[in-house]
Amino acid sequence: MLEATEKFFNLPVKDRMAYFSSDMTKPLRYGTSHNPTIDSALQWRDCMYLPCKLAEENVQTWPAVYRKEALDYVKEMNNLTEILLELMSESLHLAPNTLRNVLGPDMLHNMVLNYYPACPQPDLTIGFREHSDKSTITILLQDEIGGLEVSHKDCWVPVQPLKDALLVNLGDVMEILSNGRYKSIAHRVIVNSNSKRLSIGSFYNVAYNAIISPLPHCVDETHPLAFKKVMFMDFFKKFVSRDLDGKNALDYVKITPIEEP
Ligand SMILES: O=C(O)CCC(=O)C(=O)O
Ligand SMILES: [Fe+2]
Repeated sequence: MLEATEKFFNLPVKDRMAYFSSDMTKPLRYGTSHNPTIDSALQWRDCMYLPCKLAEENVQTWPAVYRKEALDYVKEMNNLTEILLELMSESLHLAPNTLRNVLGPDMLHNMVLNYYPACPQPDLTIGFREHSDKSTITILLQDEIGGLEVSHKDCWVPVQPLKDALLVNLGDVMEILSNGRYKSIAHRVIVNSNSKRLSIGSFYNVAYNAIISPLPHCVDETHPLAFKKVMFMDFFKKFVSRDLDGKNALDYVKITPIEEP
């Protein structure tokens, strides 16, 4: 899949630009940075977004250069996601099919292919600014170059790439559904002057028109309701309509506890 992705980014600019759109809610699009119309500084990154729900039906709209590989990869990621959602439901003491049912028959799966070119002055820029994903889970495949860092105790910790390993990130929607028992992870990508880097994220989500709120089982006296109800599309729009800055989209739905006098 990484080789097929590289072929796409090696296509002539005009072939890649055929997919370009500045509409951040368009599921199939080629782009750069995060949202170039509002980013305070552009990020050293190009990307191609692929809608993977109903992949078999939509495959003809995908760039031909990786159609077959991407379709096979989507099937594998879907199978893995079914297993992960089951295990995560159990770890929250819920029936195994709970999270899968919450994602529902219209579960979204969007894939993003990231390309970070080698950068002559990496200290002056960043590949992907600090953010948390808006997903329930994100499954990430990366090449052997490295550059991804996760936030841990106010430090940036590099994620060493392991051959043939996938990385699973928890996103903001999982933090909301679990009422904060699972925390989404803030992460960023730095670039380097020696080599380009490729990564592929598979983002699993509820449907855009689904209303998300903490699951009743995750709310009790010791874990009071921490998030308001929100339509996923409204939450997603908060993310794409502002500069990337850590987990700030969650502030929009957080319930702030009333301070005791
Ligand atoms: O390139 C990476 O390792 C991470 C990409 C990422 O964070 C994303 O696509 O949301
Ligand atoms: Fe991310």
